[in-house]
Amino acid sequence: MRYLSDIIDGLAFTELQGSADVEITAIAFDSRKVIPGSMFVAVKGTVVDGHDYIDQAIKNGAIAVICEDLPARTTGEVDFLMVADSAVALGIVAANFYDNPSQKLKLVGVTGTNGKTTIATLLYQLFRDLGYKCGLLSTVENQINGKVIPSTHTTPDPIEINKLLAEMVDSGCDYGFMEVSSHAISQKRIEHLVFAGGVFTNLTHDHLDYHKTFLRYLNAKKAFFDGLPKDAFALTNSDDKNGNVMLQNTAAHKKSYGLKTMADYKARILENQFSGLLLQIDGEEVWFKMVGTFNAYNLLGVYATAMLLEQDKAKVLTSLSKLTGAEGRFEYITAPNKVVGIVDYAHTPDAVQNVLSTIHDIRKGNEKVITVIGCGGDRDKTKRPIMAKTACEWSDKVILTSDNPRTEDPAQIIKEMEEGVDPAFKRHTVSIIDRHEAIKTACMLANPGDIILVAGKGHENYQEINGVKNHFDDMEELEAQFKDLI
Ligand SMILES: CC(=O)N[C@H]1[C@@H](OP(=O)(O)OP(=O)(O)OC[C@H]2O[C@@H](n3ccc(=O)[nH]c3=O)[C@H](O)[C@@H]2O)O[C@H](CO)[C@@H](O)[C@@H]1O[C@H](C)C(=O)N[C@@H](C)C(=O)N[C@H](CCC(=O)O)C(=O)O
Ligand SMILES: Nc1ncnc2c1ncn2[C@@H]1O[C@H](COP(=O)(O)OP(=O)(O)OP(=O)(O)O)[C@@H](O)[C@H]1O
Ligand SMILES: N[C@H](CCC[C@H](N)C(=O)O)C(=O)O
Ligand SMILES: [Mg+2]
Repeated sequence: MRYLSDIIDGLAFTELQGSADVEITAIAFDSRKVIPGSMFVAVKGTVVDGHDYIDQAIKNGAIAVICEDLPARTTGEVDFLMVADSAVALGIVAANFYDNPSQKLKLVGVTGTNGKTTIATLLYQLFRDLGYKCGLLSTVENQINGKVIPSTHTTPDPIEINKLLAEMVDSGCDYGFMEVSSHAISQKRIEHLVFAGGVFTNLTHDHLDYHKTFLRYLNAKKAFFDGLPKDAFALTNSDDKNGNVMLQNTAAHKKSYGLKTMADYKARILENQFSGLLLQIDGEEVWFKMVGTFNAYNLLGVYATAMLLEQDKAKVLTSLSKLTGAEGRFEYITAPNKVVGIVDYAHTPDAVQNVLSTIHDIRKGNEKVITVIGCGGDRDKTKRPIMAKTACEWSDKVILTSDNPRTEDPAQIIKEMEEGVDPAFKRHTVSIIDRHEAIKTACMLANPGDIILVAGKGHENYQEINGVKNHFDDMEELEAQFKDLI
């Protein structure tokens, strides 16, 4: 229970109708979740306008409303606060309602197109191994000291973020590691959070359905660093074309990591095999269990973050060398007849290229690479032909299939992918809508030693079709087929 006056601390409002001296039981931005005594924040969304649900929120028991436009009729029994930006206001009131938990632990945010889950998860695993109590907010799952809390988003809404951070604080956490998606930044989900540091991974093609242009996507990511306080660190990947741009206007301490260019934290790949990476990292030679050049970047980013958080170098490297990262990222199994299956969450052109070039670099002979890949529905359509093209360029055979069709026709998504296939490669490509059949076909086509990459869904244990999530697990599918490959 909190007083309205406490909850609106720091909120710039242009008008208050009513008294700030009322008790608020909960905050909600969805009228359907309003409980009696709540404050309802009306946010203009991408589909509907929350202002249209103010009446419903009041019917459900809201006693205070934050909005950008006052309704035509207001009732004296409900407090109304007018603000310029309700999404920003939501971040402020959510943080205040939970007593600003981000200020009570060291919160590190990770942003970029690919690698966020991997870096945030490795940081969480590393810091737990170093003996700290920690929390994690990630695409795969949220965790507080080992307790798993299912996640619905890469970065949850402001109420959920602050609620989870408050639970971390109550559980004695010293650190919180979270992914910061570009959607979250532009929708102000991270407003009013106090970060101890921010990490940039890379910026490549994704989410242009939402941001429309690459520049707007870039600026959304950059806004995270622009908002960091001056006592935080801002760590960037200096090998990424936009690495320096990200930190251009930050007040935080600027630090960098890289394999190729000048950087504060440097590493060199000495060996890159299926069993792992040998890196010379900050002058030390260390074996890691993670595979591929992109993971050299992730490991270096994690190492640099740990150094910026003043951890002991030897302990960090020893612990990091044991870690395997997040579920569904370059996970592999071998069939009795030595066919290798890899499940990876590559769902952007760059990730597909990275994972396939890694497979290419580390395969021993001329084993065939068979890729099973689809693209998500209700997501960036422009990446579809590029992902298919990239898959074809780096594979011997490609099976185009469904990812999460969501509300789209899967056959149409596949058609859009087919447009990226070079005519000369067409005969090495087959389209199979049913993902189960697609994986089965890949297994039937594989000879001993061949490598099957099943890309795009990683840890996801469902396939979303028209709002229904049906159980589907790429690794389970491979395991079932592999039993018979003798
Ligand atoms: C496109 C998008 O990002 N949408 C997010 C956004 O919802 P929205 O703006 O579409 O909401 P809306 O449906 O237009 O509704 C507007 C407002 O009216 C309210 N409302 C609506 C109906 C009603 O009956 N009553 C009511 O009060 C809603 O609660 C909302 O406040 O704000 C919601 C609350 O934070 C999010 O749950 C929702 O995520 C949707 C479900 C989603 O799928 N988002 C994906 C694309 C996403 O965010 N992905 C990123 C990861 C991307 C990546 O890097 O890979 C993520 O962070 O997960
Ligand atoms: N540093 C990296 N650079 C490029 N590609 C990477 C990197 N790290 C991981 N990948 C590729 O991207 C995929 C997704 O990785 P990860 O889940 O860590 O990214 P993410 O940024 O969390 O993605 P999302 O936007 O869905 O949350 C991996 O399965 C791998 O194929
Ligand atoms: N966080 C990403 C996940 C994409 C995963 C892929 N399997 C898909 O459904 O497109 C998104 O929401 O765009
Ligand atoms: Mg993620």
